[in-house]
Amino acid sequence: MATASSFARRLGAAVREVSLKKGAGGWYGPHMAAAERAVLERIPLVDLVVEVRDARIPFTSAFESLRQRVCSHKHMILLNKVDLANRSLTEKWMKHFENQNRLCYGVNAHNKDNIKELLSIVRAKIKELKVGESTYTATVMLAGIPNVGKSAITNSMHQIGRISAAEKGKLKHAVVSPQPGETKDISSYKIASHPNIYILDTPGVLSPKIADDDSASKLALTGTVKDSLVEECKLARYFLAVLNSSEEYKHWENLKDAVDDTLSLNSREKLMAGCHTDQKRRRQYSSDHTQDITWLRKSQASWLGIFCLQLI
Ligand SMILES: Nc1nc2c(ncn2[C@@H]2O[C@H](COP(=O)(O)OP(=O)(O)OP(=O)(O)O)[C@@H](O)[C@H]2O)c(=O)[nH]1
Repeated sequence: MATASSFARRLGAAVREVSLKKGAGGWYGPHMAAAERAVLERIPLVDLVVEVRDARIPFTSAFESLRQRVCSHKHMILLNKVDLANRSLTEKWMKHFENQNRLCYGVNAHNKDNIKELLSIVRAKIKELKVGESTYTATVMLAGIPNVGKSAITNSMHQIGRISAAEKGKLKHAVVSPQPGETKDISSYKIASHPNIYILDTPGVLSPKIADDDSASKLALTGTVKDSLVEECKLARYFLAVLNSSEEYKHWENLKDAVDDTLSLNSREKLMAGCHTDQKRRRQYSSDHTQDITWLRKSQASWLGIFCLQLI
């Protein structure tokens, strides 16, 4: 019987094969090369670089070329999507990065308290970096591979950050999407006043040289490359193999109960009504899909987006 690792190899090989395909068939075209250059060129110009990683794959989701260019004192690692990851492993990873002299914090971009805490960590770090300067404006760059949640974090920090009422009235919105590669340009958003702190949201960058099939399969499963670039059945097989080999398959039971409850209230119609309400709600709040559990693949969320799994 095929194991998770054999499915991972097949999926990973498919992902690596498409990496350098030209046009819509691949992901690393001239646009991504230009984005990578623009991000790397900004490193010396910003005060702090926050490398956003996916908490489910804290090692594999590294932005390698950035890591090699930014010095440790102005490099922070932010593990996002902690709500989808294994909590105790996330804590271990945070300690691991701190031991490497990197400031590290774990967040759920959609959690207000997490974002408030992140804002105070960033403010304190900037204060430390600017010690001796009485007035200043600081810039923080969020960078990382596609779909790790940079724009979602940007929006939350911009909305929750301490800025004037007039500025709150003119809030900007970064595009948040379950599809990777939606952010096309570098944009600035204010997150604090006195001193002024701005955050730069940047396009996701994924090197075409993925180390091995195993890493490539993890990236595909967590939504770093578009599902349509690899055969979706390969993704589905790997996803189910991972699920079967972990305790997480028990979630299927809960899901079944939830659907049974709905059906026992008489009704396929109710199920359909729920679906319509859900779609209406999505139209209203188009920025956040991966929180939804009930309508599994309808939102195009990544395969792992709906389960709490850790792949490393
Ligand atoms: N569950 C969960 N979903 C999240 C979190 N952060 C972001 N997301 C979702 O992940 C998806 C990608 O988020 P984006 O903010 O668009 O990611 P990005 O890094 O800006 O993507 P690119 O444009 O490819 O660079 C969206 O569906 C978000 O709603 C989080 O902390 N938890």
